[in-house]
Amino acid sequence: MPRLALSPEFLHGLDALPRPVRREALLAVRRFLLNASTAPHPERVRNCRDPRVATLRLADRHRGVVVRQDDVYWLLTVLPDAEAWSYAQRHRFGVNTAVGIVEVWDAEALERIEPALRRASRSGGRPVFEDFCDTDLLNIGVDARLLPLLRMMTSEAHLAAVEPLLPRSQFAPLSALARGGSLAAAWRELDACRCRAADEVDPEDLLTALRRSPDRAAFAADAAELERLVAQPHWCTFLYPPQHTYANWPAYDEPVLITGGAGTGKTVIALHRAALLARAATGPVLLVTFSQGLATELSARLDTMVGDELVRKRVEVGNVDRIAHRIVAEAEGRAPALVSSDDLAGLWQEAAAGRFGKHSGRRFGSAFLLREWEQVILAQDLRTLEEYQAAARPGRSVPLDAGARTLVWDAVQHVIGRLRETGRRTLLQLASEAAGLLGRAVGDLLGDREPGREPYRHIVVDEAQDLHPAQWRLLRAAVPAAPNDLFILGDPHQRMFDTRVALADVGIPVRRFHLKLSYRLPPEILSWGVRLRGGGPADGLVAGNAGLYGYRGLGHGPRPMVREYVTPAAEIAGLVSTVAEWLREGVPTAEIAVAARTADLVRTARTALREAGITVKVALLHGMKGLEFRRVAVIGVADGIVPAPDALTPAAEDPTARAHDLQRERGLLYVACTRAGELLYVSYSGRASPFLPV
Ligand SMILES: Nc1ncnc2c1ncn2[C@@H]1O[C@H](COP(=O)(O)OP(=O)(O)OP(=O)(O)O)[C@@H](O)[C@H]1O
Repeated sequence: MPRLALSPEFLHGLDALPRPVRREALLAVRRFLLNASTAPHPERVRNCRDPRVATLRLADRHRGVVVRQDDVYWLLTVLPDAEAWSYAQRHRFGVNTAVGIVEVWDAEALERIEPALRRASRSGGRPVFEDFCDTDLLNIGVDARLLPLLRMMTSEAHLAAVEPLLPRSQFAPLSALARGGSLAAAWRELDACRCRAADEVDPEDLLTALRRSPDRAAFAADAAELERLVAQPHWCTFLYPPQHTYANWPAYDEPVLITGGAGTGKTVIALHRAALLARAATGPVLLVTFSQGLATELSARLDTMVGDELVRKRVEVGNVDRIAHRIVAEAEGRAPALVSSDDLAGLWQEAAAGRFGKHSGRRFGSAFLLREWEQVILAQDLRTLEEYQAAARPGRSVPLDAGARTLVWDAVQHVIGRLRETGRRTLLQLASEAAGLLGRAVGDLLGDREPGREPYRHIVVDEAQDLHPAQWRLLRAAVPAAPNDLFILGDPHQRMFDTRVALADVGIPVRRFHLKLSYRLPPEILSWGVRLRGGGPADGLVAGNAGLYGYRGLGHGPRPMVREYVTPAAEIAGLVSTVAEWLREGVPTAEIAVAARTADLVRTARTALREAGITVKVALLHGMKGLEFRRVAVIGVADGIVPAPDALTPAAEDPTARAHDLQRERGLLYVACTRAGELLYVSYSGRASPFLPV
């Protein structure tokens, strides 16, 4: 049985130590793990609230705090001597009686606020938990010692005041009740705090509770495991309960879709699921996302997480375009040539200007024709005019009669023909062809029932909201329909492209789960972002997507700084002095990013920062997707820049398309703003963008 379990706080504490102290502490932990003769001894602490607590002298004037049961030690933190003793005395360590997970709480701080609460309760008001008897509260795992304090509370604010002092498994169900929720709602909150169900809970059995709490304790069986735990980023080891549940579920009988707002840990789940499937060695795994930049990032993170080379090799990480390209190249024996976006735009203009773009004296613009091709014809894989005539056109508000459809069809055929003449294709055409190639297995022709050419056994998709139906069809064709085939993560509110798709329509009926807690965003940035995005439902992926209701952040931070400047030059000067100040405050360069809607603004900001000797990341709003930084400055959030006028379809041409364009522009700004885990700065000169919350 492993002798030592580490808590994430211990690893945080270790990282915060000066290097020589850290090294010494780590060696001491190693000696303790190996039970070496020179290992530190557990020393009792006087006046502790829990007799199982002890300290280990880990380095000069630094101690670890451990809770012990039999021969197993849970290492909770490492601190300077006096702070370690105080920590050991102040805290209480227990097991939640309802769900059997470990809990740590600052009992002394709770005792200190008791007199103030008592005074507040004397001034009247309806007790918050009046409708619930003690047994009700105990049944949802509330610690009996908390009851007197809870009975004094007469407003939700009283409970909010003790949030930082309570374990989440105590606070979350109580908070549901305080908001007027039922006991069932409180149970749901509690359920979300555990990684796995407990059969029977023994509150004295700390070891079993530790095993049930993989987000709170990681066991190190030997020195190599200890090294790995210490070296890896914490998301590699400690998964929050919903992450743990979804990533480690043994088998999903049908495709799974997990949605969740910015920072709810979707990418971390994707990485863990891919690693789990690879360890199971049931067949090749594809971890796929929509851009090459994000794929490279995912690949690097998987390298960090999976030490075993054999396991790592079972996961291919890529983006859908590249995979489509490769499949077509393999089938045709050479790399397909792609048309540039400028050349493609020229072809659509040609079509719009010619007879094809005209109907009853009305002209269809090139943008209209392109959208019709991508969002109706390619999206539904329509192969003939008859199919197109009969097709629904969801999301397209300009009605087309049969004559108009014939003209649009001719225009599309004209462009396809011109592309064919020059041997070029678009990426979406490649996706469509690749899906066809995979589906057209040799076996099918022979009436063979065996799957034909699916190259993967499992596919994990991150940032799913931006994939086009043709890309989904490719992914569907690339994996046989079987348990654990498709595991999909996305956030329709972060969509950056106009690719509305109902997964069921592309042969992927899904079982859906939803994440609500953001581990990146403090509530101040999150609630501002939600107002910016508009909290309503976002369509895409599945019907009836929830709005952002219930989406919450952890901890607290400063409110976003919104700065108005008189001129663009003053705005850039303001940016430079803000970023310089962040650097002076000690924020590392790599933890700062600047984003803007236009390439011009990006260039101007980059040059001004460089002239001030500052080299932080400066990117377009599009380029911020999937990334995160401690501090983010989004500049040029002015009327006339955001939304970008060129990116909006004129309302007279297609009002629905315009509404979609506006949503997409909003989404872009929302994505950039939600990359900031600590501080968000937003600036504009002139009039503010209409998207900015007032
Ligand atoms: N188990 C974990 N332990 C530590 N940190 C975590 C864990 N899970 C997520 N995080 C952190 O929370 C943040 C958000 O995680 P992640 O990038 O997976 O979220 P996301 O839902 O994919 O975000 P987005 O949709 O905004 O790209 C990151 O800083 C990540 O490191």
